[in-house]
Amino acid sequence: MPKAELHLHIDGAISPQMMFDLAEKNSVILPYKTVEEVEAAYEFSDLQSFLDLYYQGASVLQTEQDFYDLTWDYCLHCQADNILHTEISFDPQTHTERGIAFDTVISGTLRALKDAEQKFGLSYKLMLNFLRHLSEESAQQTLQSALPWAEQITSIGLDSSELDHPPRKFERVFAKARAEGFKIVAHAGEEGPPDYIWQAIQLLKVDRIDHGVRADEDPALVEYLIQHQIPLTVCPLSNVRLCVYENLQQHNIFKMLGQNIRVTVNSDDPTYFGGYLNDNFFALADAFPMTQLQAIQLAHNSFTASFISDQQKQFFLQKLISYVEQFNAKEK
Ligand SMILES: Nc1ncnc2[nH]cnc12
Ligand SMILES: [Zn+2]
Repeated sequence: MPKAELHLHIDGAISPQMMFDLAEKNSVILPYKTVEEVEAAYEFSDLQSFLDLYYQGASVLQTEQDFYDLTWDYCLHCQADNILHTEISFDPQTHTERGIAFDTVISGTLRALKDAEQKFGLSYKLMLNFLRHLSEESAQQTLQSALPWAEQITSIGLDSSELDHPPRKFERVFAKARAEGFKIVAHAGEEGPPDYIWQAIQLLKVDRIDHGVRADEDPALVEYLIQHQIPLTVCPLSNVRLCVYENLQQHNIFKMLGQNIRVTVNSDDPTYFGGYLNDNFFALADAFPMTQLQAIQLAHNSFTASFISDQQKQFFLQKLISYVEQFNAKEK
């Protein structure tokens, strides 16, 4: 199906092979001897055990061309998976903390996105995430570095270690980001309690929640998400790999979809969690009796929850409708 992806960390799309190649090129020492050893290390017990590896993996990225190559590789996967629009996240602090310039990171990333737009019509938006394990001051500095690039950045988000780093820690910097005209997103309710989702809504005033699966534990919050149609960008394979759920059958995505919460399917960190966006859809179809209507609703939500204009939404939704009509005509 034609669809959008709204929750994708570009550093989480580095293949083990690219990690090795860049490590060699940039003389970075990794604690693995082979690609197989890297893959074998991808056994996580929780979010933090993943993040430790993820930041280590990101350390191989150094030049503008490295960020270009990483982003270009992901764009090719968008083309393969029929993703018409993507909203990718980048975490500048992962790189500025080790001396890479903000401009190096964003230039390479944007150059690849622009090439993909020109070469195969990929539509994109860029989201800058603050790392929540770092200080408010560091987030403020990052926002300052982003302002010259404000035209190219649509939204500001919040990611990294959720537990013990509640949204309230960043209330002031998000107020500034809102005043600058950015859309606001935050990871909340991935590992953290429903209260963190309330904080993201009430203090950060988010337009969208990344993950949000623990909303399910609070009926008043569920009601609020339905009433206000605040989208949740759910990442099924990620949630299983990070032990939020023991297996996919236990995932609440279809329960929430049935309640009319605006949920979407996303890959989060595809090379770490065993699949890109289509792999997430296929895994859901294996674990659940997913109906065609549910699949269409998820793809529909991916466009309506995006930050594109209403006119662009209508354009993409029409493509989705045409696709389904043709598919069903062939099946008859
Ligand atoms: N799933 C996730 N949760 C929080 N921070 C992240 N950074 C990359 N992936 C993440
Ligand atoms: Zn994420």
